[in-house]
Amino acid sequence: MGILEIKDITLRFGGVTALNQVTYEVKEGEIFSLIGPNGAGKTSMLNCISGLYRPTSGAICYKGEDITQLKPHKRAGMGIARAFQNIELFPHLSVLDNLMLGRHARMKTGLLSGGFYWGKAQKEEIEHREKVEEVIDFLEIEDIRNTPVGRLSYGLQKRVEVGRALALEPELLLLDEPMAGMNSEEKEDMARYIIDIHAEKQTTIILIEHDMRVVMDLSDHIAVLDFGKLIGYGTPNEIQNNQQVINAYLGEDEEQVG
Ligand SMILES: Nc1ncnc2c1ncn2[C@@H]1O[C@H](COP(=O)(O)OP(=O)(O)OP(=O)(O)O)[C@@H](O)[C@H]1O
Repeated sequence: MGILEIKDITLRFGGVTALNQVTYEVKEGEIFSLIGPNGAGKTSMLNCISGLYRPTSGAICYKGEDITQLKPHKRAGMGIARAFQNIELFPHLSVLDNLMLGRHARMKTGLLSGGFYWGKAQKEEIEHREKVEEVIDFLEIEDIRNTPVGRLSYGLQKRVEVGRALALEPELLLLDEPMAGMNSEEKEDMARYIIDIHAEKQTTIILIEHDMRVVMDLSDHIAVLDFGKLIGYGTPNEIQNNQQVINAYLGEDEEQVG
């Protein structure tokens, strides 16, 4: 049984079928990539997994539990964290504060109850800060910890966006095009962080990425979507030799694959 089971998911928006009877599973501890042409349904699939979208039909099971009807914050509390394609940080807040907010779903003492149970809240706050400091060390962003996020370069903002998701200590990390818009040096750094997150924390990772070199190097398994349908599933080697996938997607940027 996989850590995540996608069972016959269909998602419709009016006349548009964004996902059409998609079934696959993600194994615990693997790096799993979702690929496919623009508009194929990749982000919609992540939205269904994180709870932002409710599928029209089908079910999503996480660690054997049906989470299809659960709200996003419940799923976050269960260890599912998401880094967004379009950065979802608070630009006026510091890196540290953004990461603390990212940890919110793990916090037991709310802001209000904190006032009543000051001792407990303070202890919890210290623990959360320690976890966030670990993320800051891990992503090598110590020197910008107090900088408002809006003042950082795009590449650094993308790194902080991943940090915000990591602050949750996820068991399942959803990364939506974490390298989009980056220069080659920043991309290399991001690939290294993804490999390190996976190796050091055994985090299961679902990655959406258009750079096929990155996808083929990093992934244990790949699922290919086209017009909302799953047209391929397998190891990088199987996917590169899948004629339907080559016709629909890989053929168009073959030079990136080798
Ligand atoms: N909230 C929405 N309302 C209406 N249509 C939507 C919505 N979200 C996605 N869609 C449609 O669903 C289809 C799949 O879009 P989606 O963004 O999931 O594709 P994608 O594979 O992530 O594309 P890209 O690589 O360009 O990010 C598209 O036709 C899109 O217009």
